[in-house]
This record gives sequence, structure tokens and C-alpha cells, in this order.
Amino acid sequence: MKIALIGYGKMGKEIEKVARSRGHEIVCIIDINNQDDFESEAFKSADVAIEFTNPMVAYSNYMKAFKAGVKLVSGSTGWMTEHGEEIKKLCTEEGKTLFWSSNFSLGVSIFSALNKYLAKIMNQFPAYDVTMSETHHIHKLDAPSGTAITLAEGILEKIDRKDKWVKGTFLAPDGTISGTNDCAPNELPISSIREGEVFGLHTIRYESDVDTISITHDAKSRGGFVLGAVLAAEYTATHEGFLGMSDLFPFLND
Ligand SMILES: NC(=O)C1=CN([C@@H]2O[C@H](COP(=O)(O)OP(=O)(O)OC[C@H]3O[C@@H](n4cnc5c(N)ncnc54)[C@H](OP(=O)(O)O)[C@@H]3O)[C@@H](O)[C@H]2O)C=CC1
Ligand SMILES: O=C(O)C1=N[C@H](C(=O)O)C[C@H](O)C1
Repeated sequence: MKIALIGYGKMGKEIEKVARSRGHEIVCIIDINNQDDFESEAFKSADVAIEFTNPMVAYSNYMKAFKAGVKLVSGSTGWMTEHGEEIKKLCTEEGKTLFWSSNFSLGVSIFSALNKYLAKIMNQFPAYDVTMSETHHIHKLDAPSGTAITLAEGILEKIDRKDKWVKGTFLAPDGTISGTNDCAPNELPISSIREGEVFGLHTIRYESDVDTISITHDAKSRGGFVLGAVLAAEYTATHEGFLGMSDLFPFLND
């Protein structure tokens, strides 16, 4: 399969290696300095482009790839709130294709199914309140993480006494703390910590007066995200529309 890369940072570079090791050809690499290449024949020849950039530029990259007629896989986070509905509509009603996930790892897909199952149980036990926390490396631009937002949406779907997630405390790389976890009973706070080179740590915690139940996913490397993105590209080559992990792993759907 012919793959183009958009964004050649931490994820883009690892995806290149895994894609080549699975027999794919990298036909074009677009980074911040060669934006004209969206119009190149090499880019247009790709079966799929894999995009990992940042919250500010992801949307405009999608528009450029759609214009070039190239299907997309993207893991960029932080753009959904502003442009999510428009992009979904372009894919469901106007023939464009984007496979997007806030987290491409199989482990997080399993964790996400477990999260929803636990939330469904905890809906019956109001003595427990739920909070979330996520920890990532100091270079990360968005907070809360895209994964934390997706997990929070899974909880809100199942727990009737919660109807919105809110930003909780934020521990910045320089050690300063801002924000608060004090919130209304209907709100689910997500704390964010930025330290060192942490790949991605997500915890969901249910707490009563007498005990705590918590579940955690801890990424040991970027390997899971990278393999998942390449598997998603292989899937996207033969599928259309707005795609996600529930298409790739339908057996995990509830
Ligand atoms: N869904 C998932 O499983 C995962 C998602 N992510 C998300 O993916 C994104 C990228 O992560 P990561 O690779 O770690 O980030 P990096 O900052 O390491 O890489 C991003 C790259 O994109 C480049 N870039 C900036 N602007 C443009 C542009 N307009 N067009 C093309 N390239 C551009 C950057 O260049 P420069 O440095 O010069 O600005 C940089 O090389 C983030 O949003 C992160 O949250 C990350 C891991 C897993
Ligand atoms: O920026 C990262 O590194 C990651 N971003 C994604 C997110 O925002 O959830 C996925 C993963 O946790 C790594």
C-alpha cells in the first residue's frame, strides 16, 4: 500500500518504520516546511495519508488532503470540539474518509470497553463518586488528553448522575498547580499532569467513604499507538466514511 505521512515528529517517525516493516511504501512526507506537497502527484498517489500533527493545524491538513482526494487516518487530538461536527458531516454525507481515534492502541480500546462496563455497574451505586486523571510528557500541547475526553464520554453515556466533564487540576511541567477538582455533583473532573517523558497514563477512580475502586492504562512506549495507526490505515484503504476503533475492533463494542 502507498502511504503518505503528514507530520514527521515523534509519531510520524515511528509510523514510518512500522509501515515499512509491514511492506508499505512511503510515497510522501509532509511537515511544516513543505505544505505545497499536498498538491504533488506523489501525495495524490497515496492510498491513505496518516496525520499526526497538533490541535492547531489538524483541521486544515484534513481539508487539504480531502481536496487532493486522499483518504486520511489521524490521531491528532484537541481539534474535535471546534470542528468535529463539520468533519463528521463531510465524511458521512459528502464522500470524504477519515479514520480518527484519540488513541490507536489495542490496550486503550480494551480499557475503554472495561471503562464503559464499570460505569454501567457504578450507575447503580451512587455512594461512589468518579474522578479521572491523565499524565503525559511535558511537550503535550492539549489538556485534558484526547483519550481522557473519550473515556469521560463513555462514563457520561452510562452514569445518569453525571452529565458533563470539566477540567480539574493541572500540574504544569514547572511544578505549578492550577484549577480545582471541586465541582458540582453532575460534573466529572479530569486532572492533568505534565511531567517527564510519560507516554500516556489514564486512571478512572470511584471513591466512597469506605473504599476506592480504580482502573488504569499505562502505555510503556508509543508502540501501541503506532501499530494501531498502521492497522487503521490498512483498514481505511478498503473502507469509507467517518471510521474509528469500533470499526477496527467491532468485538469490543457494547
Ligand atoms: N491518537 C493516538 O493514538 C495518539 C495521538 N497523539 C497526538 O498526535 C499529535 C502528534 O503527536 P506527536 O507526534 O507526539 O507530536 P510531535 O510534536 O512530535 O509531532 C508533530 C509534528 O507535526 C509537525 N507539524 C506542525 N505543523 C504542521 C503542519 N501544518 N503540517 C504538517 N506537519 C506539521 C511538527 O513540526 P514542528 O515540530 O516543526 O512544529 C512535528 O514534526 C498530538 O496531537 C498528540 O496528542 C500522539 C500519540 C498517540
Ligand atoms: O500527546 C500524546 O503523546 C498522546 N496523545 C493522545 C491523547 O491526547 O490522548 C494519545 C496518547 O495518550 C498519547
